[in-house]
Amino acid sequence: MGISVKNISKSYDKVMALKDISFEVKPGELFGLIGPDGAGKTTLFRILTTLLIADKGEATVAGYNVIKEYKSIRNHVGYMPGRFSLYQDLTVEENLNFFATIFGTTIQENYDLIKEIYVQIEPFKDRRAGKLSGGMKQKLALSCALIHKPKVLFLDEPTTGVDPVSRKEFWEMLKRLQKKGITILVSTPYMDEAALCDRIALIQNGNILEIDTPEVIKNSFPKTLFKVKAAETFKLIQDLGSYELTHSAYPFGEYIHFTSNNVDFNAKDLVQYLESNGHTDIEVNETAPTIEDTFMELSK
Ligand SMILES: Nc1ncnc2c1ncn2[C@@H]1O[C@H](COP(=O)(O)OP(=O)(O)OP(=O)(O)O)[C@@H](O)[C@H]1O
Repeated sequence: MGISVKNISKSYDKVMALKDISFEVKPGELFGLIGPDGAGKTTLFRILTTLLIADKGEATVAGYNVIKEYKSIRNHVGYMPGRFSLYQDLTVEENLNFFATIFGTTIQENYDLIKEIYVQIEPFKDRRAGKLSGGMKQKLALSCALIHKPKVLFLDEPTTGVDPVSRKEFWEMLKRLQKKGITILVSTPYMDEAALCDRIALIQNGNILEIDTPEVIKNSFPKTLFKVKAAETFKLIQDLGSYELTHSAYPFGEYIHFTSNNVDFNAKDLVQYLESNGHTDIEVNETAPTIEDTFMELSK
């Protein structure tokens, strides 16, 4: 009852959006597709929700084949696309009623499933969707995707453009939906959200770079990682870029994350190099890799 993707490829003219992608999502799993804009996430969602046909490969959702049994899939999945999922000129209640009617159900019939989310926007039920805040739009879109009690839920970048508090609440909500037995495939460009999934696939340029639990992916980082800071950040990036012992150097918050191509490298070597290049207020410390670091390493 999960999702199975086997050797799926899809091109748009010259752009190969998905290149021979394969993975499985187990029933009841919260699975994340993590990757930057243009990685191919939306294309994959559209194939799995039967809105687009792949050039090659096979996929099933909740046990149904995306081509032969597309009607069953449409009845059993909920899809919250990244954009344009709500009717801006309809009110909150009208949007929800509309989606319920399409699926031959009513708000009352499945109210239990959406109650927790919907009570937060119910005070605004007569407001047009176009006039809601980002966080409220997101809650309405999720309610609409859930109103027919789907077995599998597809959420394409549900937290993009949403404030940090609403993002946190949203993920807590996903965890509760998962406990009700719903399989969830969610995409996000935010690496911190990746840590909240059971398993993740890192995706870039239509390729899957890695699939595993967030913990294993973090721990698979192959090098000693240093966080580096100095008074002049721009010069620091340039000097690290041209250092012969640099394997990688990229901005990470207020620091530069650095790895060396020399296995015996230590922090003192780097401090010495930076001092000899006129840097001041130098900080070099070993740091634990994050999922983003693994992603950067794999996509090199
Ligand atoms: N209809 C289309 N025609 C031509 N190229 C397209 C079309 N849709 C997507 N692409 C291209 O396919 C690639 C994958 O796009 P896709 O939208 O699937 O990525 P994404 O990871 O969802 O990113 P985003 O968050 O920007 O939507 C990109 O290079 C994109 O420009």
